Parts: sequence; C-alpha cells; structure tokens
Amino acid sequence: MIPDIEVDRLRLDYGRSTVLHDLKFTLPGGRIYGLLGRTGAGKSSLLSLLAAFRRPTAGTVHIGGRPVFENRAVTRQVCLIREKADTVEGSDRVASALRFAAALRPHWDDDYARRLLRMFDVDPDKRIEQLARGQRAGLGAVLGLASRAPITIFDESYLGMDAATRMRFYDELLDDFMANPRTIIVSTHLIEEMSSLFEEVLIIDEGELIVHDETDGLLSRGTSVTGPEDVVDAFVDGMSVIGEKRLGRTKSAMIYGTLTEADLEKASAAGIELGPIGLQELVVHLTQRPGSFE
Ligand SMILES: Nc1ncnc2c1ncn2[C@@H]1O[C@H](COP(=O)(O)OP(=O)(O)OP(=O)(O)O)[C@@H](O)[C@H]1O
Repeated sequence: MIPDIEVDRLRLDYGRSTVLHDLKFTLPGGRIYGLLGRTGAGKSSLLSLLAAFRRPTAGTVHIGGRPVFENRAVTRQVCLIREKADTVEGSDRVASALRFAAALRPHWDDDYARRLLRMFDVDPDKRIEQLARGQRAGLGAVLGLASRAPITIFDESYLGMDAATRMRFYDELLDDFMANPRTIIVSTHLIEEMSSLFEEVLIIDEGELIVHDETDGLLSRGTSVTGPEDVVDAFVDGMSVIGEKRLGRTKSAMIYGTLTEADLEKASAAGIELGPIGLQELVVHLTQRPGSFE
C-alpha cells in the first residue's frame, strides 16, 4: 500500500519572510505529480518539507497518517533528489554513494542501479566531483529510481542532462513507475516535455497553491479564443481571461474556465475559433503577475 501525503496548514518562514502560506492538500499514493511554478515560488521549499529536510514553521506533513518530521521510519520511505547538495556532490566515489543509498533505502535495487549507471554513462569508479554535470544528473536519476522509495521526489535534478538523456530518463521513469508503482513528484520548468508524465499537477505561486488538479481536468479548462478583436472581446466579456495576443486585427484571448454548450454555439455562430492551450502556456498565464499581460 503506497502511503498518502497529507499537508495541512503548512507554513514556512525564512526569517521574516513567509515563503509558503498555509498549504493544504492531499496526494493519494501511487501517482505521478508535477509541481510547477515560477522561479522562487516555493517548490523546493515545499519538497524539502515533504522529505523532512526542514522543520515547518507551522502546520504538518503526514505520510501514511504519521508525521514526517523527525520520524526516521517515515523519512526512509521518502527519497528526495536535488540538483545540488547531499546526494550528487562531494569527493566520494560513485560506488560508495550507491553503497550508502543501499544501506539507507529499504527498497533499494542494486542490479537496477548498475544497469542505470550504464544507461546514464556514469562510471562507478569516478569521484562524484569528477563527473560532468550531466553525469551528476544521471547519478541523481540512478539514486532516485533505484531507491524504489514509496515516495520518490526529483527536484529539477535532471537540468544538467542533454535532451536525449532527459528523454531516456522520462521513459525510464515511466517504465519503472508502471513496474513498481509508487508516488513520484517531479518539480520542473521543462513543462512541455514532461507534461505527458503527470497525472496530477500542482501549481505554486508566491507560496500559495493556486491549482491542484488532474492534468486532463486542468487542460480542459484552458481555451484559446481567436477571431476579430471586437468579436473576441464581446465573447470573453465576463470570463476569466488569463492572457491575450494580438496579430493585426486578429486577437487571441486565453480563457480559464469551463465553456457551456451555449458558449460553444455562440462561438461557432460568431466565427470564433476555439483551441486548446498547452500546459506550459497555461502555467505561464496562470502565474503571470497582474499588469504583465502584453
Ligand atoms: N535557505 C533560504 N534562506 C532564505 N530564503 C530562502 C532560502 N531558500 C529559499 N529561499 C527563498 O524562498 C523563496 C522560495 O524559494 P524556493 O527555492 O523554494 O523556490 P522554487 O520555486 O524552488 O524556485 P526555483 O524554481 O528557482 O528552483 C525564494 O524567494 C527564495 O529566495
């Protein structure tokens, strides 16, 4: 049974500034979650609380009904891989990092780890500090995937990989998730290329959780409305407009919400073109500061 993660009134302050504001959500076990948001939104801070790397200022994180902070039995189930710090830095040899992970992780699969090292072109005899950035990112992928931790978290740890290696990582992540179901949380700015992995999406903006939804549900609420400017303006009047683009006298408005049958008929009668919005564009518009529309 893969444990649920329950976050309740979670707050984190760094000194006088609050970076996470009373977050409340539940992540049922056994899904792949995408954690998205602008730089500085609070994603890494949140992930460090989920993995008990930090103590919350207020509120709680429970995993499988048990508090995570200072609870070794729970934290052993959570593997957080970050681009920097702990796992993928230092003067140890790769092989000794693997031995350490094996001792720490109850579900560690050493044969799988060795296979992944070859896949990501990481030499086990090298010191971690001697690895190229992409190889260090590969080592992060190895440590995360082979941990088989019930809750495995990748915090932008694949940024150093080249495009071909990232694709291999995504394929491997999905294959291993299917074969060994667990909860995987991925924070990323590479939204477009990773969006097909996510079953649910969480969007953090300035420390607030502004969206938590199934990916399909979220995408179904974004629509681009294109046509002559005055016709588009009349159509979107009263709707939640999250972005606008103009090309000559043609205008495209991005709306967020569910269109009714009557809206669809109205659009068709007015000669307006309706289209989907990709996840990346949706996230960009939902997290755009007021006044920053073009
Ligand atoms: N150790 C720290 N001490 C003080 N402030 C911090 C610390 N770590 C992060 N912050 C601040 O907290 C806010 C959230 O940072 P965080 O790293 O969680 O954002 P993020 O969404 O992960 O950003 P990115 O996408 O760039 O990685 C930022 O304003 C950041 O400057």
